[in-house]
Amino acid sequence: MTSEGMTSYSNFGVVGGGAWGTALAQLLAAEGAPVRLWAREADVVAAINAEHRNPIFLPGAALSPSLVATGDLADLAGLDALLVVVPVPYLRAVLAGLPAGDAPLIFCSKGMEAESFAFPIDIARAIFPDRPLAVLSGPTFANEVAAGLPTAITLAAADVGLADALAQALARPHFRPYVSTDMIGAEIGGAVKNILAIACGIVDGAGLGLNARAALISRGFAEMTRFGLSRGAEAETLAGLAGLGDLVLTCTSSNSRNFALGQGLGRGETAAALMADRRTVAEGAFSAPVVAAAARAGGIDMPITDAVARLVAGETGVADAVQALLSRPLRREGR
Ligand SMILES: NC(=O)c1ccc[n+]([C@@H]2O[C@H](COP(=O)([O-])OP(=O)(O)OC[C@H]3O[C@@H](n4cnc5c(N)ncnc54)[C@H](O)[C@@H]3O)[C@@H](O)[C@H]2O)c1
Ligand SMILES: O=P(O)(O)OC[C@H](O)CO
Repeated sequence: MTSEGMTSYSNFGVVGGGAWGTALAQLLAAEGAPVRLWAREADVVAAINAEHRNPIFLPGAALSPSLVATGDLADLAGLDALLVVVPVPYLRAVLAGLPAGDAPLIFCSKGMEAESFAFPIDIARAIFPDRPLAVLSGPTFANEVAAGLPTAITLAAADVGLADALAQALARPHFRPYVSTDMIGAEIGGAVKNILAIACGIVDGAGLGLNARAALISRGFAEMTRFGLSRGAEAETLAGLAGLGDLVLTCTSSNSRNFALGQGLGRGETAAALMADRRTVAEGAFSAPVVAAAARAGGIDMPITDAVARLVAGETGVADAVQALLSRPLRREGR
């Protein structure tokens, strides 16, 4: 406890050694604090411990020697809090292997699980009904956070005291969490922006121009808002860092894997070819069919998301998808 009575968290673990898990671990370990990171790949564990680098997922970043990697989830027992940074399709299996405990779990992945239509928090609640949960999401390219560039992010937990304490523990001079109690809003913002980043990449790759991209960002945000509000998200969260902020970041930069995947699709390459043999994720490709199906089931109109899902599945081509979007009946802007 701090002098103000707030619980303090100092010993962090990170579940997942991809780009974002490694960057968050480095953020926390930069000043020499001990951080333990679980990575699935033996070559990632070996490189972090021997060379203080993660050449597979975060090349170029020098890591602190106080960041120690392990391939055994049991080594995360007894820590104060765990940041969970596993792509959503693999999340349930990894969570099932976590050691028991009551340390808060902070979810940093951006997606929705196939078939269950579950977000990370829903998956976690089913496995750990009594564990404190939080969501960390926003416009955050991993390489920039690892390099210490200024970044702001949403930290949401149902218990505002927990959110405040975690924000305090994670904040650094260049890393600024904004507190919220709207976990579902933060999760929906991150999951839907990945899909819209693919759409904007497609527009870029197909040479459809900047007007079209601005239209997609704006109408995509309307889709995110409709879907979010239908699931209990707050409009303020969707208009904040985890929603609009991240949408703007990833819809305007080929540093985004989702945008880059879209660029390839826009140039006429297939999703299968673009995703073959890659070790990194473009989560929007996983989530697009899931969010599209969830929206259909809930009667929510998400034509851009639906088009991305069909393009990724190879069910339509870029020209036909654009034509279908442009030929929709005219409507009032607020709908
Ligand atoms: N990279 C970023 O800048 C960034 C920023 C914010 C959020 N995110 C989100 O963080 C999550 C992780 O992305 P990333 O960029 O760290 O990953 P990454 O693309 O760098 O690496 C892929 C990750 O997937 C894991 N993986 C692959 N197959 C797996 C399996 N069968 N079981 C378990 N894990 C498996 C790998 O171990 C690796 O950690 C995603 O939801 C992403 O949207 C990423
Ligand atoms: O590279 P992307 O498209 O997965 O985006 C990374 C982060 O989500 C940006 O906030």
